Amino acid sequence: MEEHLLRNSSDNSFPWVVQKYGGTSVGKSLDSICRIVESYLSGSRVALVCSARSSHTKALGTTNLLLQASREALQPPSARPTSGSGSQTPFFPKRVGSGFFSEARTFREPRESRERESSTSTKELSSSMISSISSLSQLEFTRSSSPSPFQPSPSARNRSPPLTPLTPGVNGGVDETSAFHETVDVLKKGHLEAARQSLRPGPLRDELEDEIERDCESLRSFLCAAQIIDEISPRSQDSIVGTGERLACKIVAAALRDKGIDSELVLLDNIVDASMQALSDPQLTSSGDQGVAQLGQDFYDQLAQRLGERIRECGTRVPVITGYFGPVPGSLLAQIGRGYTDLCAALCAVGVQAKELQVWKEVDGIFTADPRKVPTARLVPVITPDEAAELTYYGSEVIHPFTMEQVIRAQIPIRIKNVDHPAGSGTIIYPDEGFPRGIDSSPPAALRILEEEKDKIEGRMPTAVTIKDNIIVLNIHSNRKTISHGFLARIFGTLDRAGVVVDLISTSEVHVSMAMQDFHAQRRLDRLVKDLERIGEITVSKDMAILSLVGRNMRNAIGSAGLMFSSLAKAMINIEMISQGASEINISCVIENKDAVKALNVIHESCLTIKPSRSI
Ligand SMILES: Nc1ncnc2c1ncn2[C@@H]1O[C@H](COP(=O)(O)OP(=O)(O)O)[C@@H](O)[C@H]1O
Ligand SMILES: N[C@@H](CC(=O)OP(=O)(O)O)C(=O)O
Repeated sequence: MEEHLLRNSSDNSFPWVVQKYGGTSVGKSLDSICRIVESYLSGSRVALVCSARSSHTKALGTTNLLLQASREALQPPSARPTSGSGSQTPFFPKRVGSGFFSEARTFREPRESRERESSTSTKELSSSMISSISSLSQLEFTRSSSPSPFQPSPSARNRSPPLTPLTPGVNGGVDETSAFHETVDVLKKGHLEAARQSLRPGPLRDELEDEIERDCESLRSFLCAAQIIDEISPRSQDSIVGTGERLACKIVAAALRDKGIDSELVLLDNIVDASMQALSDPQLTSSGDQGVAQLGQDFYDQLAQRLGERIRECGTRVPVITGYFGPVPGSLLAQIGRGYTDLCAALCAVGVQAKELQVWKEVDGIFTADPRKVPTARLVPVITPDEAAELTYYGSEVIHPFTMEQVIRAQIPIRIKNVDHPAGSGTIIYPDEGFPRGIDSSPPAALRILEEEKDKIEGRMPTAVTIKDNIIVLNIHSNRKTISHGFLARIFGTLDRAGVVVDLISTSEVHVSMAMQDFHAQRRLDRLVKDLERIGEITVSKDMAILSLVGRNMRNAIGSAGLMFSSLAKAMINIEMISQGASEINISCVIENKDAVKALNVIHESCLTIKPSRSI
């Protein structure tokens, strides 16, 4: 049976294609993913990088649930709901070899025995469990006699760290009613259902289900431990979030195998080791205790090289790589932020010198506006990295901004494609001036489309319009105890200490308005306002949105801003704040959230709809 499995070619002249699958694609279109991989295997070698599952939207996806569970674990008992929550009790799987999975990682036990274990009281958690905090990020499969997607290829096996067992003990500090138990249950249920829907009944599916149970219970134990010590460090938070990609990749690797494609699960929890921690750039370390060294290009170069080596270790098996690659110095979420799997895929593409990085989504590519909100939105065939980055920063989560620099440095084109419409040409992200000088191997397909589109691109002013919602505006009016430069310095110092990112800012000598993402915790906002009140009088406007018109052709265009603002005025949409200039390719303003979708459609109609006689 093994011989009939489809594999990557062993011929090194076959080009690599790195395919990144987003959370909604993994959550909703697993069958399509398998078919796409199969279709590429005849002409190239394929490596997959996957995000955590989202069965509806990213907002309701696994990563958000994991972050929610972390918050819930730290909630004081008084803030918790009093009603009982599902199965609050963790169980501690014993590991006995079953043949398909590695011995060290497998637990197959009679159901009664599992139920007995699951009745172990949470009060019996031991300090050894707390010490297992670090082990969540270190779990990896080791050898077994039968190959499975979950076992690393031989050359990668000796890297597997020993597994720290989770052992029940005695502890009185765990609250069995904490809401995170319910959140973990929701995650487990969703992944088990996905496994059952995607794989045929049989040993592979059974073992996948056990893996899911096991990972979810490790997560539960981890959260229990965090609750006891009443702290989740940024590094621990990363490990918690990494569970999402771990679970998703197990399902994808197993589904590929079930459909006859020889796959290998690649966990990246150890890809960044101590030697690489030193590669963050000390010059950019911000002052003060909270400063974290920034990740420099040396770090990314080394990581790309390691990822390339790890992919090649899979031999002819198709690597299914977790887009999670923590722990990185200063934490993955703090340094890279959400959407980190795009960057991981980019570095994989650089590591194997792929001919193309494909980012597979649930849309045909990048549109002139979010197609869910603007029915007349059109596909943009070619877009520059700057434009794609602006769109992502301002609400259209197209691609993580750090991704593009890495692949473009390595002269690799990025193509955004639709899992449900693989025949479409998608959107190519392609630098305005082509790839960096000295490279004569620009991708012919990208160039062809660029040439065909040239007239249209030049005739069209902006490229897309986007909205970022859930915004607040903080207005600060100086108390005039300092002159202007001191005023701004104190504001920025306060924001830096609070770790707040400002999306838009507009200033006069005594007045500053700043638009930023609303805070999860009202307490954090209250604290920030209190600190800023030492500098001036503060007012806060809530329920706002940032509307941004993006386009490289606006750099030299006269009238884009005029058309944008007059169109909003005609539609009776009030503008709270305006900002143009920080980026020559972006004009932004803040409006009320309730007007967001209307504004998108108004601007799309007035600035982005091709009308033969229109000139901007
Ligand atoms: N300008 C845009 N072009 C394309 N998609 C956009 C745009 N603005 C917002 N979106 C939304 O971004 C989402 C991206 O696709 P999706 O597959 O959900 O992402 P992910 O890869 O993170 O799972 C789509 O749901 C789409 O509605
Ligand atoms: N799952 C992570 C990483 C990611 O890249 O997600 P996506 O590919 O769905 O944007 C997040 O939600 O941020």
